[in-house]
Amino acid sequence: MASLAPDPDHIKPNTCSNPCRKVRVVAKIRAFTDRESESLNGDSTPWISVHKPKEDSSDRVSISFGDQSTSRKDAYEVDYCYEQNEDSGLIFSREMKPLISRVFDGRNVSIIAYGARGSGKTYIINGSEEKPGLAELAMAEILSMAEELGKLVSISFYEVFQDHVHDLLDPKRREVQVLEDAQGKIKLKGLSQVSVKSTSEFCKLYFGGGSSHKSKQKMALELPRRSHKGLIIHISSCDENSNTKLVGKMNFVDLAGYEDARGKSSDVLNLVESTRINKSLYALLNVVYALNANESRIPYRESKLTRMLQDSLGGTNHVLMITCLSPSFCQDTVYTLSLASRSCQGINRVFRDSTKQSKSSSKLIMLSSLKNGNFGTLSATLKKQTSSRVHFYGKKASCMVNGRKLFNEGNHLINSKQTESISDTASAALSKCSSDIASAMVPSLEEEESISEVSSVTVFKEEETSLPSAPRDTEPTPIEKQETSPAAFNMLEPSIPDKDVSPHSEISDLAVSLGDGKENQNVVMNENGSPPLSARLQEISNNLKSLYSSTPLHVKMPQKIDTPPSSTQLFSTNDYVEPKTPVFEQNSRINDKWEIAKINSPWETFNTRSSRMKHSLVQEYLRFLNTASKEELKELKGIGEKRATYILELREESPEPFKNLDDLKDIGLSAKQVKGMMKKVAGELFS
Ligand SMILES: Nc1ncnc2c1ncn2[C@@H]1O[C@H](COP(=O)(O)OP(=O)(O)OP(=O)(O)O)[C@@H](O)[C@H]1O
Repeated sequence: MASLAPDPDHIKPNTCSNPCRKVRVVAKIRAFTDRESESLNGDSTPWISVHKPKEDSSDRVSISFGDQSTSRKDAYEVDYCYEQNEDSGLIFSREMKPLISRVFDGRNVSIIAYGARGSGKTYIINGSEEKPGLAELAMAEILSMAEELGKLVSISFYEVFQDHVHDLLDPKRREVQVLEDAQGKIKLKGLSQVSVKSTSEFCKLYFGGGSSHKSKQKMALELPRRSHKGLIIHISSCDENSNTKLVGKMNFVDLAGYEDARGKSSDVLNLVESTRINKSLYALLNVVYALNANESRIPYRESKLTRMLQDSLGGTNHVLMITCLSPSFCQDTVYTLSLASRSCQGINRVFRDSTKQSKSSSKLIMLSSLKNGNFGTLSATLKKQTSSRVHFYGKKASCMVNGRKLFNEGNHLINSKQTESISDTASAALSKCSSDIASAMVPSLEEEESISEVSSVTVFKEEETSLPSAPRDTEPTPIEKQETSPAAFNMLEPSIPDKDVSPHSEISDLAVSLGDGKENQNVVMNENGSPPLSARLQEISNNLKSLYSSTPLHVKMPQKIDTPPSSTQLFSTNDYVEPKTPVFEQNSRINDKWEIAKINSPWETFNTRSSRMKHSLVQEYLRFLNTASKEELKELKGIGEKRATYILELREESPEPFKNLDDLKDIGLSAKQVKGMMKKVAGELFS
């Protein structure tokens, strides 16, 4: 089969400037779109300057923004940079062709397109009608080699949307389960794998109906949502008995675009979506950083995507990260390049250079934006950027030196800042809900911020804390336990000692917290500034008391906000207590659930309320486990140091690990224990 790539005989393959590094990081400046070219009006002054070392030098390429005369020390370094006139064919020949033979040798190869929104990630992988993208070029080459070597080729295509994986080759887009077997091998349960024999067959499957550019657009239109998309090309061998065995695979990952949505959008959903996406991008960059720094622990468990790619990223596998850059002024492009550059540097170097870069990038952006007339938005951006960096280097220097979670702080900053904006919008929405209960239950901003701050610090300390029975990144762990068959996969059963978990001890502890509140007089705020647990519980207790004592018609129902759960938890339905309608009420013809209280007997009314209260308390308990800091968790009797550490680990995997009482099994607590405890707490309220 003929290769679609330009004749590469004269093209020298690029090699990594530092062979110890596992992930090669290159940049690609996108060509101008027709619209951009028109709006340039003949002004061809480039916004991005690329400083390439002399040929045959192992030096890296440096990229700067704004004024071309800017000195090289102000630039961001990457392994190489492909400029606007250098197309996918060249990138394929120089970067990917040498890697394809490795797949046939049993290695896994991953090509990851990363960058700001609209920076050309999809284009580089999918191409256009005139120019095939990297995926099509690679497929042609792989099919040709497979034919020669008698191997089989098949593909899978998936999407990671809000931490859920969906099979894009399945018309029903069924969800895929990410599992890990007892040997630590990742299994993508439910992901189709379709055999491919020609590039036209591939294009039909991948672009959904044909190989034309139109159909590529169509696929994009079908899935307008922002998500990570992954193509896997599997190469297998077949023995005499027709048993197939995987030889190697090539992953293409078209990441969702990075966007700092603060100030750009007041749409809460958009902010929440951006936060989620950025969080998963930081998770991936943390993995890239840890791989390049040769760290012993790679934080694969930070996101679903890194978990899925786990078996293709480390070891002797090859990873090429293409950082796509927008050719015209884009603050997000500067930021994504700065992260990419940092992810491929050594620990000490990151620390030193990044400090410089924080100043220089501000200077450069200033120059550039003056030139582009973007002065209005710039000062705010710069202020944010500068304060972020100051915060980062001031507070987290030790973490940087440890070389762990390079981008966690960025994540935290984005989260907390976004939380701020989300909270503003949310408070506007919530102001409509004048319910006493809602306002009592929505945590204050300071509290949310302090919680996120503490969690990030705790994460840094994770290595120091040991929980022998809890799973680590290097140990086999089931990822989605609900789908895990105990025979096939290890169930996660932490052997946490039960000595201090008796329901009685928990009851008494909570009862004290909810009791007369005397101990609160002696308790000052936690060091992170959040109110102590007992204060929080006391507040809940007071609100529940007032709920109980008020006549039903005095309590306004909180307006339900139809928002997906966010990583910030602000819009979790657990954030306010919505009294639930008991089953018998649902069958009733009376629509107003509060009316029921007026017509039932006092005993029925009492029963209805008490079940609501129990439910509210349970929900609050779960919310507490999902959001509290380690110190706060430890305050709950029955949790202790080990359980608190383990709960934080679970929260790293999923932002809200405790959705119902059954989830408490993961930490060795039974639903019965917690229900009993809450019943006792409710009893204490009226004793
Ligand atoms: N090399 C190129 N030549 C011409 N047009 C290009 C090129 N690269 C990208 N484009 C155009 O730029 C626009 C943005 O590109 P693309 O959709 O690939 O960005 P993206 O980074 O995938 O965006 P998102 O983050 O929203 O997914 C598209 O209209 C695309 O056709």
